[in-house]
Amino acid sequence: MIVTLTANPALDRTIALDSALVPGEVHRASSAQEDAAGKGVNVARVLHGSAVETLAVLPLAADDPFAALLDPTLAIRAVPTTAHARANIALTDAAGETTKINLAGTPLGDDVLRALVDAVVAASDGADWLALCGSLPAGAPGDLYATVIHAVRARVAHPPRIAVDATGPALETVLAQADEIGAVDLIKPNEDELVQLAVDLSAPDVDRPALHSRLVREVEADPIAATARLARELVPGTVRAALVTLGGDGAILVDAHGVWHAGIPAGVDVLSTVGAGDSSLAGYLLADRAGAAPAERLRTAVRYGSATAALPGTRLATPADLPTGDIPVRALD
Ligand SMILES: O=P(O)(O)OC[C@@]1(O)O[C@H](CO)[C@@H](O)[C@@H]1O
Repeated sequence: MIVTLTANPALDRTIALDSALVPGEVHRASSAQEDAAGKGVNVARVLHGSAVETLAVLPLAADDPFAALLDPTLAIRAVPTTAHARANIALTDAAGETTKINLAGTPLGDDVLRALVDAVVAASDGADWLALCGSLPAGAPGDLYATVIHAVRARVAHPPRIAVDATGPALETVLAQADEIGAVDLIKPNEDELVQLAVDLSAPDVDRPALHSRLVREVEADPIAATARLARELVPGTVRAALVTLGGDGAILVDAHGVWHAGIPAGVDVLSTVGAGDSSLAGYLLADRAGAAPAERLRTAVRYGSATAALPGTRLATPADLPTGDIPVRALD
């Protein structure tokens, strides 16, 4: 069983253009779609589509149109709230570019936040993994995920391994509090998020804008080596493993035993990158649950991420969508 938490779910509205997106111009949409989404919901949707037992925990109002868009066969634990999920916009153009506009989301009351933590604790006992995914709702304490991790590890008899896919304070506090709450088992940043994390965790006397510019230049020059270097600074002391997604450059996996890089399969036409990172995380988790070795976990992550990138809107990969082409994986020094 894999439990996911989506503290800030999103009704994803995707508008497909058959021309290039030009700021300031009028465009005609070639199609539009809506999906009940948000990072943890997406991870659960992919797992469910691959017949892996999963439970998605999220705040959900009874009258929210989001509910009607959810697959009724997806197991969810809905924490009652009056706040509707935000509507996030994605514009996808003919060149395969995705432009995303994410809203902050309606604030949740302290009672709802407490109920979310309790729901995750109740769902987690005996689970293989708990994945804490996405941004926090507006006004929520920045250390909400650290609070969840502490509660799960303190109150659950058989706590699951924990993956975090988040940015900013939600992620930084989890890592900064590793001494008190323990190291998390997996983080899944992309290259920009990993750079930002390195900056956020740097010593107070560091010139942060200068560090940020230098790291961005290093990642642009050699994404694989530079992100491997940054991830190695965190693994295995602060986090046990890092799956870093690199878009067209594939992904790397760093754990206590090594570093691996996977390229992307040939012949994938990118339609919408929305949900590709969530699908990579789901692929990694389902391969891990099946007992796969690190290289195969990484390969499965890239296979799921690439498959989702070839689908429109926030449609997510199922086994039938997976590319069959070779995904080369090599160990890095
Ligand atoms: O604002 P967040 O929570 O960071 O991201 C939300 C979001 O962009 O993540 C998913 C794709 O990963 C989408 O379904 C959703 O709109």
